[in-house]
Amino acid sequence: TQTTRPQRILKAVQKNATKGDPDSVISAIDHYCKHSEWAMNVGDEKGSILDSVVSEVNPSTVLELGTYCGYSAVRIARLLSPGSKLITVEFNPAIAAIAKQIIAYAGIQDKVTLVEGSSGDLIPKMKECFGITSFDFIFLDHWKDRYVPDTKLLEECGLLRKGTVLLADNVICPGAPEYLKYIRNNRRYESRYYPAHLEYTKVEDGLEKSIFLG
Ligand SMILES: C[C@H](C[C@H]1O[C@@H](n2cnc3c(N)ncnc32)[C@H](O)[C@@H]1O)NC(=O)c1cc(-c2ccc(F)cc2)cc(O)c1O
Ligand SMILES: [Mg+2]
Repeated sequence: TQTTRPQRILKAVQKNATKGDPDSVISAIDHYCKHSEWAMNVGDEKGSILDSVVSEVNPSTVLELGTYCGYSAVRIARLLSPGSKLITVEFNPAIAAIAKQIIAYAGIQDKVTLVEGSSGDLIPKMKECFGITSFDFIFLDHWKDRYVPDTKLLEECGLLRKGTVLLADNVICPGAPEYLKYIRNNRRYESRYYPAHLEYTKVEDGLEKSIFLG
């Protein structure tokens, strides 16, 4: 019977990566997606930009929207200081089940809480369920038309603080034009665009980094 793409990515990790070694998990996924089949991980080029922003912020509390197979969750969590936490939200249960296994294989499961459900339902529950007062860093990588409503929801739920950094994937491809319009014309945010390419391709894409000014 036919396997799914996330299942094939997990198999590639189990075959080619070293258990407990996050960098080998990242390399195994990138190699598979470059040479076997494309998949919508943030990838190595944008992933290096993600790494540099995470290292600069050194966040204690991180929210990721749109886990997919856990590639960016592994990238982020491997850079977090002891005691820091990443909460990652994935809507699709079958995909979440794969992501859980990839995160565990990388050995960084103690830093990551994977929550199944939709961002719109879960963001209002972050304070009560996870004891979060505010997030230091947020990675937006879910449905591109949810970037604006979920950013507004994060504001309304008091989950942003002066200096919170938002980093949005795919602002060019598939594109998040409403998000760029919202965040770049909003005096409560200071934004900067990092040009790159769609993962594993030569197609233009990039990341938008925005600092909440309070
Ligand atoms: C949206 C997906 C990523 C995951 O997000 C979960 N999700 C959704 N909405 C919610 C929610 N509201 N709450 C929680 N999770 C949620 C979902 O189930 C996917 O697993 N990402 C993409 O679609 C994506 C697509 C492309 C892409 C680019 C060029 C092409 F020709 C084709 C595809 C590139 C990328 O880099 C992406 O990131
Ligand atoms: Mg993406």
